[in-house]
Amino acid sequence: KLYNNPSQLIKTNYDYIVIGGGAAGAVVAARLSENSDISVLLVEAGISNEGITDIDIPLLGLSLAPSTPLDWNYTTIPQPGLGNRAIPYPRGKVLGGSTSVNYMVYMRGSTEDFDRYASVTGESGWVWDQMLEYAKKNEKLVSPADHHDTTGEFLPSLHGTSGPISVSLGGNPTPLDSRVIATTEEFPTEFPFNPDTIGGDILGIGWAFASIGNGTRSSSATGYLAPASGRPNLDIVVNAQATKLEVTGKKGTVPCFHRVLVAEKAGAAVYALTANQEIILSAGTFGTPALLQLSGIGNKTELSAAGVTTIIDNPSVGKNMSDHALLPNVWNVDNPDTYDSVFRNPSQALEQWTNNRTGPFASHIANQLGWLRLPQTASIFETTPDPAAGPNSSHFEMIFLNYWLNPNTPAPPTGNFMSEATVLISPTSRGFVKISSSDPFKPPLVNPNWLNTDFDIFALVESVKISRRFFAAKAWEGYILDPVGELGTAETDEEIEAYVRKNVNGIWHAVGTAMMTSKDAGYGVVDPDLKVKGVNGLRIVDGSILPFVPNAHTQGTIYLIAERGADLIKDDYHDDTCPTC
Ligand SMILES: Cc1cc2nc3c(=O)[nH]c(=O)nc-3n(C[C@H](O)[C@H](O)[C@H](O)COP(=O)(O)OP(=O)(O)OC[C@H]3O[C@@H](n4cnc5c(N)ncnc54)[C@H](O)[C@@H]3O)c2cc1C
Repeated sequence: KLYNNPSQLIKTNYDYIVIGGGAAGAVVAARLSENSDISVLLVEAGISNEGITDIDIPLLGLSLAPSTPLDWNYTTIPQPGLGNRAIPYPRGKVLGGSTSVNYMVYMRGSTEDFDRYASVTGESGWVWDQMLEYAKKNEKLVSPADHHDTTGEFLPSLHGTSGPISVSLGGNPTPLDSRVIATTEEFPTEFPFNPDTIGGDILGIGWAFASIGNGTRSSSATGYLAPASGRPNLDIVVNAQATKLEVTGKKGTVPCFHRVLVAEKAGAAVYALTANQEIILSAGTFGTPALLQLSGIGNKTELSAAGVTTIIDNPSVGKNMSDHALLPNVWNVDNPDTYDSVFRNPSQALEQWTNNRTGPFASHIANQLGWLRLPQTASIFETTPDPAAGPNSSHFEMIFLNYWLNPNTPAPPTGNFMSEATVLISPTSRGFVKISSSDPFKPPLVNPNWLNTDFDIFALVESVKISRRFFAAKAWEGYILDPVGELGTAETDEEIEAYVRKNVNGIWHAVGTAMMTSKDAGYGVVDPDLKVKGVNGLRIVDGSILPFVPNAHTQGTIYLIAERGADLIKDDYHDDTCPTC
């Protein structure tokens, strides 16, 4: 049952309480409540997603954040790597979390991402071969909105067909499609074709998948929660922010956290809710470490500066933020069929989508993606070890967009554009999330620390040269008119670096702030079973546990870890009660 406010809850005690109804939290709540003997409460700070049409329309995904009521509206601290710019950093504040406001690109990561998670944590359950089963469990591959023949665009054996999240290939053709593929044929060595961009073998350029079915967004709210919401053992409360976890007792010397305080907003009544078995934190890469810190789990010095009494001194909480950075490259093109005109005058596209869920509004943000490496001979590798997950993983991504995309500069009122957004996939910079006050309604400090290492800036400077080689292919002759701004004038490495630092923005894939490490590691926040180190009763299942940002837009990777996380919790049911607490 869905409750609109914590004051409406009839019960205050459940077997499991899941905090945050985003990508991971929705999976955990839905999977745990499959067992009708188990009572589950899902606590979400944002509003319900139901009835918000803009969430459903795929191409409007670009307009749902930042600076809307569906967004937590964070802003980074000034970023030295970006000329001290402070950037709005969106996070979904609505049922479905960021999967209700994201751009819906659907990926999983490279085989080497998961194998690296397994090797750094010493837990073989995270290897790709095992996680592929969870990937199939999550995915329901469906026909694209235009029902075109998709032969050659993917490898069917690598996909799931009956999972909760609808996934499809591009459902509206663009003038870029044939040109991108022709370029892979002209330059097969530097830009090879990838027959399936989510199959684990990540390198190359191929057709993109999105969490879209029947021309409509598929989120964790629509895919997991809606079908489960009628279960008598699952309660969902929205407009309910968890503000503090409380110690309910001790098992030996180890504190047990079985109580959470929630409130609708600052100054509103506070409700105490208890979990017999576990509280699962799924509040995301910013929300989860902030809640730990507010509850006294974090770096003692930093907690004390924020006015919070330390219960567990763990300096890893909030650290190790690993995030992609996005460089938007834009060109004027000689073609009227770009989405720029659709964004300027959306009425016809809206009518088409309303009538039959087709057309530009049913479209993905991009029909093709590419995952590429710097050459092995690149000079940076003389001083920096290769940070990729392995030799078959990427350093950067190319996203091909049929419109103007530059978060730093609004689209011009006239003209037609194409963008190639390059994403730094294997960053070596690390950032943090840190509360600055004991007030849970004051946002934490968010620092992705973009472009703070030699490797990160080197990779993006080289990516500009690589991008120029890509668009020098014959397929683009007569299509591209000219590059926009300094993309056309920057020649020396110094000039390209200045262009990169001026234009880089985010793509909102931060992970790592409650890092998973091996059971005996002296650092990290959760063990490989996702239990919070040093306490009883708390687990974390969300993007914050990933030690490295994957070769993926992150929702798919997080769906996979949440599917496995739910199984780990189910396996411990009955064993993990905390009788002395
Ligand atoms: C604008 C945008 C575009 C993106 N585009 C893509 C894309 O195209 N493809 C892709 O794969 N990924 C994309 N991502 C990233 C992806 O959506 C996230 O990585 C993923 O959803 C994170 O999952 P999560 O479960 O860790 O957190 P979230 O999905 O963010 O969920 C966290 C939930 O916890 C809630 N919460 C937080 N604190 C509290 C609290 N104290 N009490 C109660 N509830 C709380 C939040 O409101 C939210 O609902 C995008 C993200 C954004 C913001």
